[in-house]
Amino acid sequence: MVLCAVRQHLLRGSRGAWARFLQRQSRGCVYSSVHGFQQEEIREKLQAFPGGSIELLTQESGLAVLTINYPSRMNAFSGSMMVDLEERVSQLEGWTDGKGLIVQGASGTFCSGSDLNAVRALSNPQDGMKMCMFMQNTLTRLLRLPMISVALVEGRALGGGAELTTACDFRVMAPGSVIQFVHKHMGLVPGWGGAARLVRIVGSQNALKLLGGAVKVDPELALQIGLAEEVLQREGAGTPLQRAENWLSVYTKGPAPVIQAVKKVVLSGRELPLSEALRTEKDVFGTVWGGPANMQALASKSKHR
Ligand SMILES: CC[C@@H](C(=O)O)C(=O)SCCNC(=O)CCNC(=O)[C@H](O)C(C)(C)COP(=O)(O)OP(=O)(O)OC[C@H]1O[C@@H](n2cnc3c(N)ncnc32)[C@H](O)[C@@H]1OP(=O)(O)O
Repeated sequence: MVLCAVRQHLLRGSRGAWARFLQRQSRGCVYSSVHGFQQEEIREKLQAFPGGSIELLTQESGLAVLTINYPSRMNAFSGSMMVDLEERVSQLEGWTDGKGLIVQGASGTFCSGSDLNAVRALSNPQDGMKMCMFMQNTLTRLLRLPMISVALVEGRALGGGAELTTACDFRVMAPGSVIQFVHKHMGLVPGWGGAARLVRIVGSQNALKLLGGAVKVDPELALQIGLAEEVLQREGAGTPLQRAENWLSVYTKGPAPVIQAVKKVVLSGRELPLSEALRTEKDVFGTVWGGPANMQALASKSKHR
């Protein structure tokens, strides 16, 4: 609760319209102390399961790359990586020049979900719920970042890894890659918010099939049901990351405040009831109307007459 309140205070000061949106959306977090969630308590518990890392590269282009890095475990999320991810999301929330984000896995595969060793150690209901709330808070904040995000799926995105792909605005897939919600095979359902987001991406009937059947979603099926936007063909120029950056750059070309405003108005349209979404759109519009990019565009157009 403290962290969410602090973030809320900071955002209110610096970006009023966006802060009001987060305020309307439960402070940017889903869970707080009123839900029995103590962020620092679960952080300490998760830190007890070390291994791997979450790397973040922010670039002058305004595109950041977040890498899930635990190749010896197929990029499974250790407990400390869950804490790392929350810290990287906090960094991105403070990145005022950010326009786009690519989430990828190291060594040519995306992520094989929770580290099963940590899962076994956290298997009691209380700890499981706390890990679930921690990851739901983090992935909700990831999806709400005021930048356009894309999951670059190579190899396999399994379980929590599949859920992580749904916490990005888009998914692009390499040939031969697979997104699979394997939870049923674990006697589980998604716990990191993946089911709620999947329904909003592919619809409830496709979501039921993917979860009920633990379907291996290849790029062709992903395109067909709207889970992926693009298949990065092998003959494409450059590495899969370069091709993903090229894809994303089409939608992030322009001043950061304008691109951030685009994400904010779409996000509020997606999450808020119509009247609130309209009010948020008005607020965000007010942050760019008469702004540097708007004035420059007007000046250039007046020259053309
Ligand atoms: C909310 C969801 C969340 C949760 O409930 O907490 C979850 O995500 S539960 C976990 C869901 N994920 C899985 O069930 C995937 C488990 N892994 C696999 O099925 C396979 O490893 C693979 C990913 C399909 C790859 O298979 P393969 O190519 O045959 O390689 P290996 O199986 O030999 O794996 C190499 C190496 O990596 C270790 N590994 C892989 N995944 C995990 C994982 N999720 N947790 C811990 N370790 C993992 C695997 O044990 C191998 O290590 P070594 O045995 O030491 O070589």
